Order: sequence, then C-alpha cells, then structure tokens
Amino acid sequence: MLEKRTPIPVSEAIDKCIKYAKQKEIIEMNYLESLNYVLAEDIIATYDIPMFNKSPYDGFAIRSEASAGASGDNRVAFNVVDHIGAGSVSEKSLKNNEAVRIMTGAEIPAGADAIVMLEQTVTTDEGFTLRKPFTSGENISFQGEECKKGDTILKRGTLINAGVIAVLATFSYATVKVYQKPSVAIIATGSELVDIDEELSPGKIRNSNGPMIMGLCKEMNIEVLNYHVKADDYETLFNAVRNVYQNHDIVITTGGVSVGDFDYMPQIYKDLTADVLFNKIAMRPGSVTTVAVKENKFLFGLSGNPSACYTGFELYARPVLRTMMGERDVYPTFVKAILSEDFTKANPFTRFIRADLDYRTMTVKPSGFNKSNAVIAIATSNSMIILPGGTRGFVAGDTVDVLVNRLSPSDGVPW
Ligand SMILES: Nc1nc2c(c(=O)[nH]1)N[C@H]1C(S)=C(S)[C@@H](COP(=O)(O)OP(=O)(O)OC[C@H]3O[C@@H](n4cnc5c(N)ncnc54)[C@H](O)[C@@H]3O)O[C@H]1N2
Ligand code: MOO
Ligand SMILES: [Mg+2]
Repeated sequence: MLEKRTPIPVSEAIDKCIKYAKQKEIIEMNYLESLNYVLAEDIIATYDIPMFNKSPYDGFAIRSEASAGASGDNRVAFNVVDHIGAGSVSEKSLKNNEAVRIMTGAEIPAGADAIVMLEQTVTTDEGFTLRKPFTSGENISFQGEECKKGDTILKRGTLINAGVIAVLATFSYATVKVYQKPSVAIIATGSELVDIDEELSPGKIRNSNGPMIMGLCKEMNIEVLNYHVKADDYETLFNAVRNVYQNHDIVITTGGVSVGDFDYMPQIYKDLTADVLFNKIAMRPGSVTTVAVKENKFLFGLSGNPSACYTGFELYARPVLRTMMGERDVYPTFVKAILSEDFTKANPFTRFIRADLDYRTMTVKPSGFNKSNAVIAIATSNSMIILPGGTRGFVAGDTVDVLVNRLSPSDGVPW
C-alpha cells in the first residue's frame, strides 16, 4: 500500500532543520583566509580609532586663535616651521602664528588645534596667508571618534566579508577564531542520469542537479565531494549513502524521494534507522523534499526535478549549513515587492516561483518557464516569489513576499 505522507508548513520544516543543526568546532586561522567563514569570537577594539588626532586634509596645522579676525581685507599670515606627511610626527610645538605643513593622515602637532586646507591659503615667502578665522577643533579627525579601545566592534556569529577583514587588519587580529565549515557530499541518483563526459543515449538525461548543488555550496566557500551518479538500484544506493555519511556532516542526494517504484530513498532512511524530520512539505515545487538526521549528520533528500531540488536547497539545506558554520541569522532574506505580471494559477500549497526582482522599482515577475522540471529559470532568476497556500488569482499590482538570493548589477547609475 502507498505510504501516506502528511505535509507540514514550510516554516515548521525550516525550524525542525535548524533545531537539529549543531555548530561545528572552533578553529583559529589566518585572517586573510577567513573570508566567508563566521566569527567564533567577538572582535574587540584593541585601540582607539583614530589612534591619534590627525589631519583629514592636505594643508597646514595652526593654532586657531592666531586666525582670529582674518578676512578678505585682513589676511592673516603664518610662518611654516615644519613639513610632515602621514607616518611622520612633528617635533615642533606651535607658538603664535607658526604653522606646520601637514598631509592627510599625519598626527596633529603639539599646540595646533585646527587644519587649513591647501586650497584655503595663498603662498608667501615665509608660509601662507588665510582669509577666514578657524575654530578650535576645526578640520580635525579626533582620536577615538570612530570607536574606543575595548568597544565590541563585531559579534560572534557574523559572516566574514571584506569589511570584516578590514576590521581584523585594523585591530591586529592576524589570526581569528572561526567555526569550521561542514563537509558536504553530493550523490545524484537516477538510472536516467549521465555525467557530462558520458554519451547520451535514448531515455537518458544530463545530471544537472549534482553540479548545481556543488555550485551552491562553493558559493558559500564550502568544500563538497561530488560522487558519481548512482543508478536507481537499492543495494548500490544504500551502500553509497551509508559509506558516505560516515565521512561527511551532510549528505545531499537528489532524486528518488517520491513514491515511484524506483524511488528508494525513503526505504534507505528507514534501513539506516535515521530520524526522518519530514517527508512532505506544503510547498511546490519540492513537496517531497525529505530531511533525515542520523548521529548529528544530515541527510537531505532533495527532489530530482531541478527547480524543486534548487528550492529544497535554498529553504532547508542553506539554513542548516549556515547554522553549522556558526552564523547567527540563518533564515532566508525576503522583501515585499509588487507583481508586474498576473499569476492566476491556484496555489494549493505555498508556491515558490523562480523570479526576476527589479531592485530599483521593487517589482517582480516569474523568470520564464517555471515548472518543477525547469532548469533555465534557476540560472536567470535572482529571487523567488512566494505565494501562500490556499490562494489563487494574483494579478499585476498585488504585493507579494520575495525571497532574495542574488544581487544583479544594473545597466547604469543615475548619480
Ligand atoms: N504519483 C506521484 N508522482 C509524483 C509525485 C507525487 O506526489 N505522486 N510527486 C511529483 C513531484 S512534485 C516531484 S518533484 C517528483 C519528485 O521525484 P523524485 O524526487 O523521486 O525524483 P526522481 O523521480 O528521481 O526524478 C524526478 C525528475 O527529475 C529528473 N532528475 C532526477 N535527477 C536529476 C538530476 N540529477 N539532474 C537533472 N534532472 C534530474 C528525473 O529525470 C525526473 O524527470 O515526483 C513527482 N511524481
Ligand atoms: O513538489 Mo514537486 O516537488 O512539484 O516539484
Ligand atoms: Mg521519483
């Protein structure tokens, strides 16, 4: 008899996955290698930034009181007594109308309390004249104005981007504590599949899911082992999954999770005595996506249909990967946008549509042919429209939720 599956809501399925996901161990690594890892320690300011009062301009350091009363008719003259660039410190202590010629980034000399830009001066034999009074502190970048020593700058759980690398460099974190990345194995299943270097014969198709999942993991800087495709043969598949899961944190299979005569994954989870978290989700595509856990390892049974496979990865595998690699916020990013096309089909389950989101106008439309078996829309889309289950008849102008996953460049800028 056919097994009866009970669909659960998408949010419940995501929460179940996250609940079982455990952070990987903490390792220390060279900060330059840490891009796309996640901070396993708070980053604390080891100095005030700026570290010293400095000039934000190429110009002259003066005592502001010496500029009192300056105007176009009463230019005030200064004598230049020293000349420094960034990295040098003046030994001079300014008196009266003395000035130091100073370049951007150099420390403000003793006695000086304002900076005059080069463009605001007229050169003389002894130095320069200026035509306006300066106030104390004018044009000075003050020590500690960005942050103070001891401030918490970044929290544990932050994904390391290039800005974080800049912060690590600023505060001398030559090594940084991060979470290890999970290791992932991919097994594409299906007797119809042939890899890219094998001959296509009648009834066969190319394996696109395996390479796609590999790409999705690599985008997150996660190492993946892509196994050869496996035929729909129970013994072969069972042995492959059993062997592979012992060496990886996550095994992602594609295909063979539905109710077909050659869909062996449900039986394999049973025979491995893995805990099946769910095997039916109230979503389309990807309703048969199955997730099982065994000894803290995840088995993702993604659907064989490419768009369903992709959707299953984005909704369930990605938050688990993010949790394992230590990220604090792991749910997908979503925004509201306005449909620019009708979508009148009924949505018995929550529907995910590969879509083009225009970030400037926040309008969105399906990205071409969009059935569960579509592959091209995965490449052309930058987002997914989400239509709640039990609805129908969406029309242009309706506001919808949109899951955002790629930013696309635009064809020009208005500023
Ligand atoms: N009687 C029912 N039949 C089906 C149901 C159902 O509820 N009752 N669900 C349908 C839905 S929805 C989906 S989605 C698929 C899921 O099927 P499986 O996950 O078991 O996947 P397969 O049967 O192995 O393959 C489905 C489809 O995808 C192609 N495929 C598989 N692997 C790849 C790959 N690596 N690269 C590219 N394409 C792949 C495969 O050739 C099939 O065409 O079940 C429906 N049926
Ligand atoms: O639910 Mo199937 O997964 O439509 O594509
Ligand atoms: Mg099937």
